[in-house]
Amino acid sequence: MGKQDDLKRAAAEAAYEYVNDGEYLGVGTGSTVNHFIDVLAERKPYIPGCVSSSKASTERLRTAGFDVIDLNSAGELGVYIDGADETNEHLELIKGGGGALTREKIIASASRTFICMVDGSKQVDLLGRFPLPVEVIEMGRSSVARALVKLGGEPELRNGFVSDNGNPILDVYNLEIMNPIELEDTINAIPGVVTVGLFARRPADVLIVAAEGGVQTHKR
Ligand SMILES: O=C(CO)[C@H](O)[C@H](O)COP(=O)(O)O
Repeated sequence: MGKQDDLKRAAAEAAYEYVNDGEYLGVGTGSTVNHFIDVLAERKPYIPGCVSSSKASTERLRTAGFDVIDLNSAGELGVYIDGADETNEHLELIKGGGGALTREKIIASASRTFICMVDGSKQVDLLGRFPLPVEVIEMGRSSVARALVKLGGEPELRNGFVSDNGNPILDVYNLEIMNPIELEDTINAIPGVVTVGLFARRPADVLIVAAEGGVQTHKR
């Protein structure tokens, strides 16, 4: 394992402390979450069902021996554990580098506690260095892109990619996100937008940051 992987694994181990035996668990998507699923597989807590944010995580969870259930059957979740692409000091996030942003936002909003795991490289003062993912309806791809240009961004179609919901994603470069809540609302209001990968209205509740010096936990 490389250094980055060691940090992701350390963050995943710290996140495991929030898993409640006997409770449904929300599980996100990405390489950090893959480490978290490995930790689950090793420690084998009793989880009656996981709600997963992607086909990839569903497959990995099932292979590890966990049941994956529909969010509609699970109802409100206690804990949701996921990674992020960028985070600021208010625990606001950019997510969607793995393309699972819509399901991630739904699960985060249906969960009492959202635990986010990152390595230190993802902490920024101002969100927007990472291109902001926007999932769109195919028919509105160009009109949404023009609206995003008017907001000062440079949208690029994620080539050869469709989300698990069958939609394309625009990655928006060069946005300086001074007011994440305002921008989240503005982009969500563009006709054709399914979800913007800004998690400001629903930030993380707990942020676990693994860096060279150790693991730190921040709470809102
Ligand atoms: O939002 C996500 C997927 O849609 C991921 O949480 C995000 O991309 C971070 O991934 P990784 O843990 O691989 O760095």
